[in-house]
Amino acid sequence: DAAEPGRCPHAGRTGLQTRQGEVCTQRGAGDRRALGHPAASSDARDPRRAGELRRSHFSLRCSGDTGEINFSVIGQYVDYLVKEQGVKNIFVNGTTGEGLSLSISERRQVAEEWVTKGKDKLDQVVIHVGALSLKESQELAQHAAEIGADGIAVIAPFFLKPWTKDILINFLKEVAAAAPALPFYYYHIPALTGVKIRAEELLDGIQDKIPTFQGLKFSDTDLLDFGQCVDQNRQQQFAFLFGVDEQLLSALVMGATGAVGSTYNYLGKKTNQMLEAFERKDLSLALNYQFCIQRFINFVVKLGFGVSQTKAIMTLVSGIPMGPPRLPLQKASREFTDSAEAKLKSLDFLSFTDLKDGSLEASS
Ligand SMILES: CC(=O)N[C@H](C=O)[C@@H](O)[C@H](O)[C@H](O)CO
Ligand SMILES: CC(=O)C(=O)O
Repeated sequence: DAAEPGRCPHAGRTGLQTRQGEVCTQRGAGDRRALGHPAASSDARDPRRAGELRRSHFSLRCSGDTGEINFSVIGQYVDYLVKEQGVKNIFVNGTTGEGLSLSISERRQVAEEWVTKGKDKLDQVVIHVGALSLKESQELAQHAAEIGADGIAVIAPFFLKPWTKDILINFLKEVAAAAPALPFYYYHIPALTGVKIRAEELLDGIQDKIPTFQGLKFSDTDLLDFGQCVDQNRQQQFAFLFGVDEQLLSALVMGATGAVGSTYNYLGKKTNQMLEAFERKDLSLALNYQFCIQRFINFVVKLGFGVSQTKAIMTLVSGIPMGPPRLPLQKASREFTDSAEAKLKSLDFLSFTDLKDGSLEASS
């Protein structure tokens, strides 16, 4: 039985359909009503639909031994995400994609390649355009608009930092104004930026300052802050995208409308199954999926887990070479990759074992 403690839910056993490429659906109207949200438009290009992102994921940077970006695999990777993971919304040049380690010219090229290769295949491509230089950020925002991206996201500048909510808003506002037709997302990731202004505070009245404000990518474990973002903005159709993959179920309970995370590159399908269980209000099954995902993340965290390790796992699971990370990151060790592979297999997380019957017995 899928709900048995210590075992990972299995599509074949639970009767869940793995609707490839389709599992990434919007939340049921019931949940939106529960939050007091008006019904959303069905227009896929409507910025409000961004709030319904299911599986967002994050961009990759692919480089060979030369340290250059291997643009040629992005098209293949789009197909892999859509077909194998049911991920149809992409967050480009963020943390996982080492966006802040790329030159402006590289960021433009990566963004362009995702938008081009994702055309007619992906629902949304959101480009992270945050930078220390306001001018660079504006250039990237304008570029995102020119290439037809679906939205832009910005982190707080993290060297010379904004110390108050108003200063941060002013910075974000200047970036957003460079792409006045694009939905704007604030990317809250205090552990990496060191800017700890609470998201709840930032959101208070934000649309008066930034008319294109569309939502929040919340990469922090403070569920009080996250919950209050949702609670205080029920009248808005904001997207509340959660970014701590191992805690997504808790955030869904708090009203998250979607998720953006590194593990959805390879656990997208499993996470979509958790989302479906949550939609159907089968909380015990959803919790089993979450625990299963936690077992993996808990395992790799103990080995040392970050962007480099994510890249190695992405290569392992997709079969598409992601290349090494760029300095100051170091390539993941062979020992890490071997251990992660063994764990993925034992949890039945590799797609080729996913379809095999009886594989529940192998889970640990
Ligand atoms: C700091 C970081 O990279 N956060 C990612 C996204 O925001 C997450 O997807 C984590 O990698 C994931 O939750 C594992 O801890
Ligand atoms: C993981 C994530 O959300 C990012 O790459 O920005």
